[in-house]
Amino acid sequence: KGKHRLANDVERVVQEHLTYVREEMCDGWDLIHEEGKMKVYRREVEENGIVVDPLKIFHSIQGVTGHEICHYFWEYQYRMEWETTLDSTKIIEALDQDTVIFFQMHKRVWPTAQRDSCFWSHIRCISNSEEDQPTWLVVNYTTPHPLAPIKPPQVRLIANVAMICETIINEPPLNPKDIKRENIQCKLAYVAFVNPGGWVPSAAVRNVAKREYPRFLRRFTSYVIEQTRDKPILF
Ligand SMILES: CCCc1ccc(-c2ccc(S(=O)(=O)CCO)cc2)cc1[C@H]1C[C@H]1c1ccccn1
Repeated sequence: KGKHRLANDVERVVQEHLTYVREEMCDGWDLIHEEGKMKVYRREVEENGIVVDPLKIFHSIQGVTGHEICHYFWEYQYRMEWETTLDSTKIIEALDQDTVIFFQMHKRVWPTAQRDSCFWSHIRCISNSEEDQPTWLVVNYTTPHPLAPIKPPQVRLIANVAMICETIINEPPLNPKDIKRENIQCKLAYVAFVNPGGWVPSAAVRNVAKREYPRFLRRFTSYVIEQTRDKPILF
């Protein structure tokens, strides 16, 4: 398995996310939304008058593994079943069996121009020797591509997003074969740095983000619970 042309970028961005997700949630982060186990934090940041607020969501989902969450988040074929904010999605290149490039048309968010996005999407399992369960993660990172030319009036999003998951097994039975879904939970951290890619009224994009991110995560996690309900556990 040779190294593809973006392998070094993928490595760098994955390591950055692994470092960043462990950072303390103290200075400068506002808890803007809480529902059940989901906690949504945001820092207010503007670059040249454009809202680029970093967003961090911590959530804990009963009955699914981190591998299952990442599998349904990364795999192309499920995307339109849980993503309500897209008009279309397609893979325009496969770099290796864990790294593909997506081109997506996002639904127009009034009053903004329609957004599109082109990003590499990488899935990875990181087995820590000490912990019993590995960490699974997916990173989506904007990249240019000849098959995704910028087509005004559409505006190209700049996204750097990570879904980082741990699997917890409560009261592990002696024989791992006996683990039931009620004994497992996934603790996830979702981090999003999204630059809408062009001027948007700050209040509008802050309100949309505050509403849409929790909604997207609620819908996505419910989808994974449904899809895995009576399937063997994917560790
Ligand atoms: C003016 C539009 C701004 C806008 C564009 C796009 C996105 C966005 C991009 C990527 C990803 S993902 O997690 O990588 C899943 C890929 O399909 C999720 C969201 C978010 C917003 C901000 C508005 C917020 C939002 C959050 C969640 C869903 C949709 N929109």
